[in-house]
Amino acid sequence: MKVILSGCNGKMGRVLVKLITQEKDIEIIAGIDINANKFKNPFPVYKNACECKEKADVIIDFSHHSALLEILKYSLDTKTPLVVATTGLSGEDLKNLTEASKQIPIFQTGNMSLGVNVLTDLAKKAATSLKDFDIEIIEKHHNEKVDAPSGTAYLIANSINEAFQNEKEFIYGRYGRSEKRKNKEIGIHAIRGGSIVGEHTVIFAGPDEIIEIKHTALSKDIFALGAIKAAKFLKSKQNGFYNMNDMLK
Ligand SMILES: NC(=O)C1=CN([C@@H]2O[C@H](COP(=O)(O)OP(=O)(O)OC[C@H]3O[C@@H](n4cnc5c(N)ncnc54)[C@H](OP(=O)(O)O)[C@@H]3O)[C@@H](O)[C@H]2O)C=CC1
Ligand SMILES: O=C(O)C1=N[C@H](C(=O)O)C[C@H](O)C1
Repeated sequence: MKVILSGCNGKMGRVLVKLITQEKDIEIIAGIDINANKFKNPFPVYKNACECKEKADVIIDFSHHSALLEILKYSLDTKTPLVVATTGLSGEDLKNLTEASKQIPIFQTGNMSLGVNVLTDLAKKAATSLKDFDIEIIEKHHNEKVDAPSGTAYLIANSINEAFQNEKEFIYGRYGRSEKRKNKEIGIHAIRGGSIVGEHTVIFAGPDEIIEIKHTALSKDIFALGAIKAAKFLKSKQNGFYNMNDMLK
């Protein structure tokens, strides 16, 4: 399987280059990165998707949300399936991806790990039984992460909100002196520091009892391996918008 890797010179990009080199049935034929010359790669690297001359079976994107439209245009023009792992996507970005998925297969998730997707299911299940509990999500990441809250925090919050017919309101951080917490809120809090790979905790706080569900990523390899699996899954799929639930079914 031939892959174009967008964000190939970033932190996740380097992990993917390392892991794909160890696999037999997959190769990177081109990269896209605004920092095209940062590393010596055994494949050509372009600054923009529009400069890319190669044609691959799948594109994997771990770059920056501002690069999405160009990558999507390249995918549509060349009819190449697209795996989007980049976070910080806007509502408009997600609309564009959904629309484009009528013409090409698209896979998008804020977290490529198995564990977080199990946590997301558990949290939704817990929410259906703990309707009156207060729900807060805390996410922790390294100090180089540009978007907050994390894509995973949104993934978890949206999944919990489905259990409430999307009636919950997301509150980001808390500050002030005169407002009590309302039950219709889901609090989302971002911590940034050091080299934390990724930690997500969902707290269900009720009268006199608390449940916490937590996932800790110990290495970026879990995200890269998930993305490779998603690329293999997507290669032979019909047009459509896929996520981890489709792959893990
Ligand atoms: N879904 C998942 O499971 C996971 C998702 N992620 C997400 O993947 C993305 C990348 O993460 P990470 O590797 O840590 O970030 P990095 O910043 O280390 O890497 C991103 C790379 O893309 C480059 N880049 C920035 N803007 C553009 C652009 N417009 N066009 C092309 N390349 C660009 C960056 O260059 P420069 O350094 O100059 O900005 C950098 O080389 C983030 O959105 C992150 O949240 C990360 C881990 C798991
Ligand atoms: O930027 C990261 O590092 C990560 N980003 C993803 C997110 O925003 O949730 C996934 C993972 O937690 C690592």
